[in-house]
Amino acid sequence: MNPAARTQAAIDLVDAIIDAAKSGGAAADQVAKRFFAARRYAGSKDRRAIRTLAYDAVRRFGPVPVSARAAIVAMADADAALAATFDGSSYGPAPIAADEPRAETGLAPAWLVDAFRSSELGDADLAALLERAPLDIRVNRLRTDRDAVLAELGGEPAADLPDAIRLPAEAPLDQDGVLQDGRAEVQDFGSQIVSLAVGATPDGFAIDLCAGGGGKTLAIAAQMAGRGRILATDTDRPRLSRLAPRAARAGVTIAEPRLLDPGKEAAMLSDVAGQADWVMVDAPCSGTGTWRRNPEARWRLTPDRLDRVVATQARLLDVAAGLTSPTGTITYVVCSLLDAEGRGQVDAFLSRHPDWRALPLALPRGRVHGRGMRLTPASDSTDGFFVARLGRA
Ligand SMILES: C[S@@+](CC[C@H](N)C(=O)[O-])C[C@H]1O[C@@H](n2cnc3c(N)ncnc32)[C@H](O)[C@@H]1O
Repeated sequence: MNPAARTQAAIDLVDAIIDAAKSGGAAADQVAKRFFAARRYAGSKDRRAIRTLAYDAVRRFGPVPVSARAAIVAMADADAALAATFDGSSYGPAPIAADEPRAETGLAPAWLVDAFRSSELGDADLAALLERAPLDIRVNRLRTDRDAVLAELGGEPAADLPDAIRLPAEAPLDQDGVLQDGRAEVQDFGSQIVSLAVGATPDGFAIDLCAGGGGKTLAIAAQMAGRGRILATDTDRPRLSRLAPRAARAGVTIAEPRLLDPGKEAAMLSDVAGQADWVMVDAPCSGTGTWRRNPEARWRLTPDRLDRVVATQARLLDVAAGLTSPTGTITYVVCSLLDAEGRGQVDAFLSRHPDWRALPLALPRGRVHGRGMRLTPASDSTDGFFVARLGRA
């Protein structure tokens, strides 16, 4: 493919990402996968160039661009080499007209930037939300130890996290390697830190209420040295179904998946009401803390979607309160930096439940924020998280 054809392909890919974001469709990575599967003629260098240009465009434009062409034309205004590819050749984009629309650059739609500012995020925090994310792994101590994995994969061990390694972004994820046989899991340092907040110990009973594919379930199982019981629940069947094979690979035998119907969580967990030592609520959220990985997620979020997710979080916290034993704790986590989902959510829970209080947290990274702690890409080199630990007063 010549440079002009690559530019047109990047425009087509960004259009597909915009369409998916607007219609609540697949994430950008999935869209890109399908896009290239349908274009086998694109070689690996073509794919890399197209992907880089498309993702640069997604990162650069906060408000949803009117079109991908408007986004890439705006980039071409400051990049002569890119502008030269708008040459009207058979597979290339049409020449740029002086008066054609340009997309608006920026971090995010204005309402979201306002919400970040009132959540006490400064310019450096905001800029770091869209940097490229590193590739982090958690070594599964049920299977191996960190030195053995370092010897095999290389990478930088985290000084403050016993099982964490940061790999070079371009690290080959070998099909037969430690990531495929359960000796390690891809997991951001932030996810590893918030899992530590649970403070689980062997032989107890944990409920991972929003377990998804089980990333944190497996981290909690390792804390429990593989002994005790973890009930891993979720309302999303495809996600939850990934847990069993992952647990088998990881040598985790104590995780028991249970699919829930939305709105009926408490009824479907009545057999374990009041019994859990630890309830993890890794709640569904806007995901503003993971934009480094899914920059197009900010095109999906609307005030309405945010309100809906905030209502679900509040409901799940109430469900969690009914599941804990009298001495049990709730660990509430969101991968978002908006106070409506973090600090505000915990304040609201504590006013609904005056018999509960926030417990102190001792985590290797993060700063106190309201009655919990916050981790940010800028300060902690992690995805963005809010975490709080709650117990009965
Ligand atoms: C942040 S993700 C969890 C990620 C997972 N804990 C991990 O570490 O990989 C939030 C999860 O909440 C689930 N969820 C949404 N509504 C729910 C509900 N009413 N009850 C339980 N889980 C729910 C979603 O399906 C999603 O898997």
